[in-house]
Amino acid sequence: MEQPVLAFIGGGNMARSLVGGLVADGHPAARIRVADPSAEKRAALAADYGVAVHADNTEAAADAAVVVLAVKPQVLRAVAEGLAPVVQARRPLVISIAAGVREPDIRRWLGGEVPVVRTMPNTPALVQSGATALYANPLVSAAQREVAESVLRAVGVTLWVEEEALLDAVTALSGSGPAYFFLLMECLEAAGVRLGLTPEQARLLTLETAYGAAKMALASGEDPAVLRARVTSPGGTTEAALRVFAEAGLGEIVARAVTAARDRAEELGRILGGEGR
Ligand SMILES: NC(=O)C1=CN([C@@H]2O[C@H](COP(=O)(O)OP(=O)(O)OC[C@H]3O[C@@H](n4cnc5c(N)ncnc54)[C@H](O)[C@@H]3O)[C@@H](O)[C@H]2O)C=CC1
Ligand SMILES: O=C(O)[C@@H]1CCC=N1
Repeated sequence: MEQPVLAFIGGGNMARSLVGGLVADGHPAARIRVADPSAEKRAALAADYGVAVHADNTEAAADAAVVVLAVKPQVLRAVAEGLAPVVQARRPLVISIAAGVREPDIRRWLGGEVPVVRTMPNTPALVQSGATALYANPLVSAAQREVAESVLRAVGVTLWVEEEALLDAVTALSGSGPAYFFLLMECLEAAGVRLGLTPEQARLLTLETAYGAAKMALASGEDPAVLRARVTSPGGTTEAALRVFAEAGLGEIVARAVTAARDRAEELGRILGGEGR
């Protein structure tokens, strides 16, 4: 089956990762267009991936079966309204990767009845290790779901949620999640330095431990609690550390932090949709 023509509106970091992943996966570069106002970004995308580039969004979307909105949330409204005539004329599948902006707002800005898939990727997509949740409005066909999934699968794993509100929970968990792990890395590194390791030693040991733990959890398919128990010798060092975490209420702290992120996602969705602040 011939691959669909994809048009990326916005050629920044995320679009670059998606385009790179798609081309590496065998999507023909001749069937990818990217629109970006920056001549420098256009030149780099054309040189690195051989895709067609445009300064004009409507031109890029003109023959596309799939239009990927990859601009910052703050400019999404203007971009969607600018694309409304071509989208209404051709009814492509529209995929948004913008954080926070809700599907009914995107659909309204595009002029009405349009199949829209809203997604929430995360920054490890930049190294093809992303985790993306997708939500489809009822106008999206089964074949279009497949296409949307294949676009995001180019940068990592994907899963569907059937209620758009759950994307706020996803944003709080995996969207913001890399920052939580980076914070823990910062803390571990600082603790190692306090105990006498050099910053370089502490960083290497921290990063490799984080990578190894994630890789092991994924590869083994075991419950993290089981893997944790295997590290924790009775009366040993890990137990001493875990007791401190438990006494400080780490589980409750994490739950409160993720809930705060979810609440902010809801609030941002209202603000970006123009429902006041
Ligand atoms: N960076 C990340 O890891 C994540 C990003 N996202 C979402 O992805 C979207 C893109 O983010 P990034 O790629 O990081 O941003 P970016 O700033 O690297 O890319 C945005 C691109 O849009 C272009 N642009 C600006 N105005 C435009 C217009 N009117 N028409 C066409 N293009 C225009 C800019 O020149 C820029 O190249 C955002 O909505 C963000 O919420 C979501 C999850 C994670
Ligand atoms: O912090 C934020 O608002 C965005 C959404 C998920 C990751 N970054």
